[in-house]
Amino acid sequence: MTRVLTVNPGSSSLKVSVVDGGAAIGEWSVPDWDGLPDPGAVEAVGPVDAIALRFVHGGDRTGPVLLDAKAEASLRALVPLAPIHQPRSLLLARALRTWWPDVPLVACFDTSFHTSLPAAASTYAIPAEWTRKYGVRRYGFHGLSCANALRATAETLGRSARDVAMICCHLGSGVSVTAISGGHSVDTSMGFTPLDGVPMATRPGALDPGLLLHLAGEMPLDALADGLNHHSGLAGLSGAGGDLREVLAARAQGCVDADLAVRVYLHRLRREIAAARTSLPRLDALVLTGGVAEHQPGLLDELTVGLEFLGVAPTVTPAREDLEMARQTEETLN
Ligand SMILES: Nc1ncnc2c1ncn2[C@@H]1O[C@H](COP(=O)(O)OP(=O)(O)O)[C@@H](O)[C@H]1O
Ligand SMILES: CC(=O)OP(=O)(O)O
Ligand SMILES: [Mg+2]
Repeated sequence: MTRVLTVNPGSSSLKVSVVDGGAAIGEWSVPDWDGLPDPGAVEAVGPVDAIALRFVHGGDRTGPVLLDAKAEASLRALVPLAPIHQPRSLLLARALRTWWPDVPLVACFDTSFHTSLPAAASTYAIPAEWTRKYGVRRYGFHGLSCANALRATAETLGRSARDVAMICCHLGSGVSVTAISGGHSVDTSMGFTPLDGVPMATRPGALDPGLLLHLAGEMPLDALADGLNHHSGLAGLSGAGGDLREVLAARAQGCVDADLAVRVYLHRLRREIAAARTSLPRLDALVLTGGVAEHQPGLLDELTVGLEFLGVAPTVTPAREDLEMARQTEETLN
């Protein structure tokens, strides 16, 4: 049995845990995550056999890799495709290696779970020559969360993962909706980058490419990139920040911008959920996971109004990306 330190830099928090025998025996969450985890607190739990570090973007990698200098350099090249997340993972890789130089460090990727996407779902309708020349595709993200939700759902239903048709909505600071069938991702709302799909805490979700062309003519590209990554979504609409707790509090106090932000968020989320259903042969489960799913039951009630036609009641599963990372790391090292 391997004891694994898992490190998960999300866009609004850094989550750290020590997993032993499939269960977390120590957990820390650093909300303002410019801080790094306290190595002393981790060491107090006892020595670990391996470290699993979440990277949002792994390119075409179908599974985890031992993070050596070569792998790190190729992950650095993906920074422009995940500018909120990838630099943080790289920064953490350096810190973790300094603190625990003798412990194997394994990179686990959000994108791996989606490498199974059928071509119809992964291909952009742009000139085929661009696709070949620039190597673009829909990658999809939150795959560690999807893999964990699939495993948990299969267990609840008493079936093998291959026999589950489900929709996984990851509702955290980032948001995505994934259709899963035959044990694989068959469609997902995030694409080439984690900006796509449903509006999020600070990201807009899908936009008309024509709007981007228009905005690119109105402002410098770096200002556009900054606005889309850090100042859009719930934060941009509400003016009350991107944390749904703050947006819902502002709405409760009568803020019309916050009210609109929530309505846009729910509208677009319902659309993605309904679209995901069309990629599935049937629907066994609608699974909601991530911080919002776990802590905002009132909002989930609002979300499901209009989704009754799906014929299943939504269920909430904790986003234990750490358990999935520990599993993957054990497999890699064995
Ligand atoms: N204890 C809590 N109470 C209410 N809402 C919470 C709580 N924890 C997280 N959330 C909600 O979850 C969101 C963050 O989700 P999380 O999955 O932790 O994000 P990430 O992993 O992207 O950093 C926040 O916007 C917040 O609204
Ligand atoms: C991919 C992504 O958006 O991740 P997170 O929700 O952790 O920010
Ligand atoms: Mg997260």
